[in-house]
Amino acid sequence: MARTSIATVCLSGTLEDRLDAAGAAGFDAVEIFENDLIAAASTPEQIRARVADLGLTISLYQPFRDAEGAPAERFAAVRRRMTAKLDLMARLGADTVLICSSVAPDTIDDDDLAAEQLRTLAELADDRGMRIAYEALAWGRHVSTWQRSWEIVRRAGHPALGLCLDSFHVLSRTDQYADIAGIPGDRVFFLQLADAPRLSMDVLQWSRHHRLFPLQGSLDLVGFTKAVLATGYRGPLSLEVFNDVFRQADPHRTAVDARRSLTALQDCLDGGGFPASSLTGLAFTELGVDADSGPQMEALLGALGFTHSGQHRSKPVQLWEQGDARILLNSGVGEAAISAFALESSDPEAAARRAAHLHARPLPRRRRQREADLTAVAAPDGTAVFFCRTEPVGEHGWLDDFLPTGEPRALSTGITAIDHLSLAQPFDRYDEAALFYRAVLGLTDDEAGEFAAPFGLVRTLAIRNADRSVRVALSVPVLRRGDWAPAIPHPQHITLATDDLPRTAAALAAAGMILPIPANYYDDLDARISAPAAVRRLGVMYDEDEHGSYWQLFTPVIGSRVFVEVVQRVGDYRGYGFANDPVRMAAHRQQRLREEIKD
Ligand SMILES: O=C(O)c1ccc(O)c(O)c1
Ligand SMILES: [Mg+2]
Repeated sequence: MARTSIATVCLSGTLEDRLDAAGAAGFDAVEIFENDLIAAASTPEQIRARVADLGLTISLYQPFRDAEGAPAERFAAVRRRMTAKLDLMARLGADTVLICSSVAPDTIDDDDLAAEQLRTLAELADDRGMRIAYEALAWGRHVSTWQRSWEIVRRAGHPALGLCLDSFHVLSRTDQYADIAGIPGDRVFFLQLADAPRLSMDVLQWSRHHRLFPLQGSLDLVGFTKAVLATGYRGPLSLEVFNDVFRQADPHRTAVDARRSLTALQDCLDGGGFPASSLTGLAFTELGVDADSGPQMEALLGALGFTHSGQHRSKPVQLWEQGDARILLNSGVGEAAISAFALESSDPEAAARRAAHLHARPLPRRRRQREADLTAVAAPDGTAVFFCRTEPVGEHGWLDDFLPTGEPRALSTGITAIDHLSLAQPFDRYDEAALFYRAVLGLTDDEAGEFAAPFGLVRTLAIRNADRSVRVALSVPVLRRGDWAPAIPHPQHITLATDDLPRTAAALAAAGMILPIPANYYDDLDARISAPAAVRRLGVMYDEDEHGSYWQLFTPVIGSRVFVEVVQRVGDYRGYGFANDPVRMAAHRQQRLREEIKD
């Protein structure tokens, strides 16, 4: 396993806070960012001691700017500055400094001059047993590609001068990175890793605000890292992520997220992709209910044709069932929201081991005698995720934790299973969540979207297992919530699958539990596609793709945090009806306003 390293710029707080967080998360090394050091109260010797106490080493000191291609007068000052920084590094116990390619307007466009000047600086470093890693910034004045930085390093021909390869600078500009594998490994001094979402914007802004940890974005970190390792490079894998959210977040939490990304990346390097998921379905979903929302949720489930079939042996938890859809109502955990879900796995112990290996936060087990031993970890938003087998009653599975109520089976309204869960994510946890669902649970991206909701732009990402028996739709506001938006602008929801939507709709309508959809929606639908007449008649929303169609109906929000959607997939429709979300959100807003008037 390669050594792991993280740049202090990835984290927030004082330099000391950042070092502590990196150490606690189990990194081997840190890149010290110059600005963080300059602002630190500790002396370089104190920082060196703290780094050692934390079990860390300093992998890199950076950045050193505007060095190569300088006019002669300015180069004298560059030499002076480098001498001072090398002396500082000696005090810190750092042996490699990063020079990033010049952006200064007076930089001379001449590879031989750049090589000669870098050789001069490398001699200064070499005198102290130190080395220089040269990095092409994607926005460098003249040197902005890895090919050109390599050409200059090659021409300089000094053993104390090598390359720094940074995945962001390479992959933000080109998919042509395969030739990196041909660079001799001893000429690559450092490897920096950052992912990012694909955005079409100025590359400097993209880099300084939107970098992500590996596997949180959409750059090919696996392919890139493989190419660099193919050179024979054996230095650390070092994270260098400039991100507006991480700069404001608890550094300890960010450091664990960062560490998880490197473990996951290493797994992908070893295996050629994420290890296959053992998940085979959704065993149950648990909603937290209180004195108000509990009876409302019971009434809704009753109207939908669920049976209250079991009562937990030791906890205030009801089991409601219809077909393979199982919903637990837990009145011991607070207001209505999705508090937990359980994933069925062909090997729950292996799924739990994988989660622990990827630094997922384990949740304490509160098991009584004779109760099933379910392992749970916390998803980034705090939702408990269980791994289990659903054994038939009497086989010591989780179902045996529930005593039968003896209530007769209700008449089915066509509900067959839980189709998917829609989990609104806290703004500050979204990227962490994407990595959690991909790496810890082994799910793959399905469909991504962005739309204008009543309280701001919302981004969605649906993710699933191979046979679509586990599907989760994550959503997140594009900006942090403003003052005007309600406290919970985007409730979570459970989407149930029905094989008889008209029957489910009739049952919900009889109970007065269907969310009304505005006529404008149907007029637009008619104008765009010739949707079946039943869509308007039933008051449902509709979508279609090349495989089939999707019929959706919604309940009002129960309490303030959760509602239920019922869908019928006709043919082999693959999507989630994201295009309908803004209209549905506005309809929920209308419903709340009507209720406020009633109150
Ligand atoms: O944004 C920058 O200036 C900057 C500095 C140093 C780096 O290693 C880098 O990748 C970017
Ligand atoms: Mg870099």
